[in-house]
Amino acid sequence: MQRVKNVDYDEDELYDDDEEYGADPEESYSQEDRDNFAALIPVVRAELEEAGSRASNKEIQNALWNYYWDVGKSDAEASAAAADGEKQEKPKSKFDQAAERSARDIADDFEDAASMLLSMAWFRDVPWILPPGRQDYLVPATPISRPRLLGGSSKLAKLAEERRKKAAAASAEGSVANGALSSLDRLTKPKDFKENEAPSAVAEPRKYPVRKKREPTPPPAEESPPPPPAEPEQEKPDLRASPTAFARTLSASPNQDILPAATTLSELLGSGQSEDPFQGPSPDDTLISHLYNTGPTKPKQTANGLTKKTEALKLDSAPPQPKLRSKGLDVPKLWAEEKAKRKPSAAFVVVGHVDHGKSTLMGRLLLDVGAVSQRDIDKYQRQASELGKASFALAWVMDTSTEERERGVTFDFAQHHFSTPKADFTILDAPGHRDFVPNMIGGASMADMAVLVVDANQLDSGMKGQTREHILLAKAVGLKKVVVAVNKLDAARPAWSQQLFESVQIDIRKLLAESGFADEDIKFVPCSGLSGANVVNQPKASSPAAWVPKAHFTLLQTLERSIPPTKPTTQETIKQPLRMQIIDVFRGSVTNPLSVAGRISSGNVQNGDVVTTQPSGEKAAIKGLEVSDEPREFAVAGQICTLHLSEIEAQHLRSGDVLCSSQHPVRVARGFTALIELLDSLLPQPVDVHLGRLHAPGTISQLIETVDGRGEQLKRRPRLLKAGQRARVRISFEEGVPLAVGEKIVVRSAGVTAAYGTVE
Ligand SMILES: Nc1nc2c(ncn2[C@@H]2O[C@H](COP(=O)(O)OP(=O)(O)OP(=O)(O)O)[C@@H](O)[C@H]2O)c(=O)[nH]1
Repeated sequence: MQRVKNVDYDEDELYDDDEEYGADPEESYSQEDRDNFAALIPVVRAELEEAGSRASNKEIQNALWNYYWDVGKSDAEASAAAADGEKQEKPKSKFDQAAERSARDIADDFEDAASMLLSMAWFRDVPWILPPGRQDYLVPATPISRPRLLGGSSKLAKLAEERRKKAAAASAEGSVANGALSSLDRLTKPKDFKENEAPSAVAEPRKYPVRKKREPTPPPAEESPPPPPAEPEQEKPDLRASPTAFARTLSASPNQDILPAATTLSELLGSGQSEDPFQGPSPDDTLISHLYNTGPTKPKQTANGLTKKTEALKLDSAPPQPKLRSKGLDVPKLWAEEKAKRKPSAAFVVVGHVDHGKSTLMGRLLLDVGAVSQRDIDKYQRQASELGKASFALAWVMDTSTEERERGVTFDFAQHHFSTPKADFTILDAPGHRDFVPNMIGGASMADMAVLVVDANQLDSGMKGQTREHILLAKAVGLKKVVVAVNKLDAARPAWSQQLFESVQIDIRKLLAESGFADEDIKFVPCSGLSGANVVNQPKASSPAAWVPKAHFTLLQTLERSIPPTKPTTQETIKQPLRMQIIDVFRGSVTNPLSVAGRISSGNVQNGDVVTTQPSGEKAAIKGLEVSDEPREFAVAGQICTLHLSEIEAQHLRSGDVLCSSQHPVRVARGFTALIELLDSLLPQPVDVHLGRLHAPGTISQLIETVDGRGEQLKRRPRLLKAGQRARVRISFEEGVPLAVGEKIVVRSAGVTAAYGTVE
């Protein structure tokens, strides 16, 4: 509408030939005109017939009239009119032209809106809130600009283009080659694509967000047990989490059902478009208020304390009776006794800019230590080649979801365990793309140390992008040790340039020092994930990398030497009340229908225990537990484990919630004071607060003071906090959040990390 109004025209130009509009032209011809028609129509007809064209008298008459008796032009005009078989249209007024333009614009807008909704659908799996500043990346202006969906990655642009070509080729053959119902497909699918079409073997439609599912190597066909009888399809409860590696270990089938996200962008924003897009709350507001309002049932606070008493009664009410009774093991004692048998262990998060080779390097590490078979890699190689992504075969060990594989981009962190004769490791492979930073924070918060992967040939892109941000976030979540894998040296010019390695080392060391990492905690490893040189095996003496073994350990040796020493407090921590943030909630198997995964931060847990989840306050029984994919009797602080639960409904559990001791439940707070380090300016303003996997919208409600390095006050009640300052602030939430003193937090605003600090 607006565009029609803005068209500039004069009133008297609305109709060019207004006075003639609707009049019968026959009546307005003079005798002279009629004589001219009588003389010239036969001439034009003869010329037309000579040229093999036919036209009616009326068409010839109109042409002669329009061209002022010019026989040549009239020939062409009448011939064209005859060929079209259409009546000559009256010239359009500017009003009509404007209306047509407007109709076209509206159609375009409609197409844009449809494209926007499709793009929302594409990201419906994303389990965290999309920061307002990033949402424009999710809303392509036209379908052609879809590669912007992931922040303008050229890789995605290329993929989308290839995908379009592939879809067109497939449709020409009368079938859709790739039946995946991924959102990208939905955006690019040919018109005749059928939503319910059976999927191909390579890419399967996904009903629910798939986080990380390891695909167990299928046994040979003849040995396959008969498939279990199909369970009746049930409505899946809404949850924001989906499985990681833990889920895979519990599932009999790699295609297990996974609980859907409770909050999807498209659900929140709705499928309809309001007539006035500015009427009512903005999509961001809707999203945030939904997150506030649809969480699990939380104890309501009332002034008279009635609810508190009710809650107290509830806590005292009879706990669920686990089918499996606790053996009452003295876990701290058993743990201390097993000490001599245990190898050193560590979980490391793999961070770095997108495409710098994190997943490939981890795939190579797992292959060369024997945690993944060559047969699996060969299978991935074949499948990846079919998708035109052969170079990603090793990355597929970590990137297990269909969409990650199709796009060649990691979305969420993946876990994998492996052991060497010297140590046990858990890999937490984080996504490098900036849109998935919240998932990177979730992974990093479970780690003991970081492996920073840097593409030696693309240092600048990383310095401007997530290399820098991931270093800061690793520091923010409290990691001290960093192994820097200077990767892709095989692709350097010249290959394995020692000079290039050293210049990268200088720049990264400087960046790490600026971020507060001590020099003795930083180790550099020159390597190539793709070729495998210096990952587990040293490069050959005859290769251009022959200089490497003389001065550097392999990546594996460096990891083994970097395991942080066990803290002397660990034994004490094990005796404290249980606390474990839930990283994932998932449907395990028929025997374990509801499981959660996470890292125990304090205390211990054993089979048969009854625990409380916060903020729901619901109780659950532990019917089984696993550590490093192995069933165990108990798990202790520091271990990443899977707990199989009973006596609780799935809707009371979300990733980011806390599982804790029923006697000493974790406090649920609606506000807290934090000591923060500023990376960007902050005012009292709305922010996103990250506590490990938990991501809650909050508000900086008060700037209490700025402090110096020793924590002493510099200025009371500042109006603004600037980058580089240290400050004490009050942060509030509209709903209660499970919190503990000393927890690390990351504060982000508009998709940018603005501060990090500690809960006081
Ligand atoms: N030449 C060369 N290419 C590599 C190497 N490592 C990875 N690549 C290629 O780099 C591309 C990206 O690799 P990924 O492992 O997916 O990168 P990533 O850092 O995990 O990417 P995200 O997880 O999406 O952030 C793939 O095409 C790999 O084949 C290497 O050592 N040498």
